[in-house]
Amino acid sequence: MNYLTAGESHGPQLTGIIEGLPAGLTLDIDAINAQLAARQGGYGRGSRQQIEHDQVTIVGGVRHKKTMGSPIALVVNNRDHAHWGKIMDPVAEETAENSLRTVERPRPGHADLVGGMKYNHRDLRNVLERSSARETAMRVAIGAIAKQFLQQLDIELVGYVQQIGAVNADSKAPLDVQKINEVITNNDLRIVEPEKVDEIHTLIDQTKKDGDTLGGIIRVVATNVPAGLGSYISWDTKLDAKLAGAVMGMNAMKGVEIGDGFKAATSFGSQVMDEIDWHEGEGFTRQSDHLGGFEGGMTNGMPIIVKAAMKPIPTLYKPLQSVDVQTKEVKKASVERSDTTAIVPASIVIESLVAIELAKAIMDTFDASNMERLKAQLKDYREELKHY
Ligand SMILES: Cc1cc2nc3c(=O)[nH]c(=O)nc-3n(C[C@H](O)[C@H](O)[C@H](O)COP(=O)(O)O)c2cc1C
Ligand SMILES: C=C(O[C@@H]1CC(C(=O)O)=C[C@@H](OP(=O)(O)O)[C@H]1O)C(=O)O
Repeated sequence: MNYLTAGESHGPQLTGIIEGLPAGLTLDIDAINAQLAARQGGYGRGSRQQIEHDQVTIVGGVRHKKTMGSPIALVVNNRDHAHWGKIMDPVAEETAENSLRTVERPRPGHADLVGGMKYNHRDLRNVLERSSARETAMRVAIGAIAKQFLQQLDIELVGYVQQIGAVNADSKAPLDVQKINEVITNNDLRIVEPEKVDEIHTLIDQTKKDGDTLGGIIRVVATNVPAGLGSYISWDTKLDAKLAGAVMGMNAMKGVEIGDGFKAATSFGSQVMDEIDWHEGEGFTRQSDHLGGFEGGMTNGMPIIVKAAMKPIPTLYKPLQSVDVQTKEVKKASVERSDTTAIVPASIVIESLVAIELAKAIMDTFDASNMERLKAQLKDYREELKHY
């Protein structure tokens, strides 16, 4: 399976094409829209989300809610385009009127300056528009389909917020996807310790007043993933590497950990390796999951644990120093309407990206032409492993 997205933040729409999904996968459109709505939510978002009401439109590859094996084409409209019609018109000639709202004072931490230097754009809006995380709405729509594919194979996963700024709200780091879901859907921070909500709201409110921004840490747990996805044979077949790549491919990510991650480096081997058990009828299991479900680049049957570190949002309402790309004068950086923190939507995006990589790994391992055949193969494979 592969996918491609196109579209700018204030352009007419986001477009996505997925190829390689099996025929016969039943899609729940409401569930895709629920994921899109979840990505729009979260405390600390800017006013853009009051304009958008993201809904997917499927324009290819699906008939009567079932995939046909052909490429799937998706659209999510940008309602805000109504306010940017002239400035973001794909085909009108450039005029003084429709090139208003140029960006010339690059924001430190955003793609503005280097994007301008690389592509020789003098109006950095040409960079801002595509580097904006608006594009992640389409990745979430695609990830929602991958998530449904996994659910139909009895694999569950969830992404949630472990830490915002310096406040940790995940002292127990649970592994039960259903229980995590029950708690996080009841608060606007997607945290598992709701008693921390007030403290974090106060932190976000104060940060906003200060014209500053926040990052945080996201944790994804995936359960009932069969052992043996990915391979130790070559570096580019290792599934943990692909997961890390997908997470780093997301806007504002600065670190990825699998399992105990960096903490493992400061522990003794006896504290990190997951000791092996065997039970009649169940096969091999582990006593712990420090390695986050991976050995040798392969899933080992334990829950997959991926953590992502998100840097604070680069656009500051109290802007940092920049230099005008036209005049070379020292100026304050541009300010575009912006989020104070986007850790909550980011948790949905990271969940989606992990879902996509796991779905891909399954499609690479088994014949993925038809969903029923794939289900039968996976069932046989799970059975075979129990008797290894
Ligand atoms: C869901 C989400 C929302 C974001 N919102 C904003 C925002 O409102 N303002 C901003 O400056 N950056 C925002 N970012 C971060 C930028 O998109 C990101 O920092 C930028 O594309 C530069 O890429 P890099 O941080 O990966 O180097 C957001 C990121 C995500 C994931
Ligand atoms: C539009 C979204 O996020 C945007 C991501 C973003 C950025 O620089 O990444 C900047 C802001 O864009 P705008 O100034 O157009 O409001 C965010 O709102 C979204 O998540 O749907």
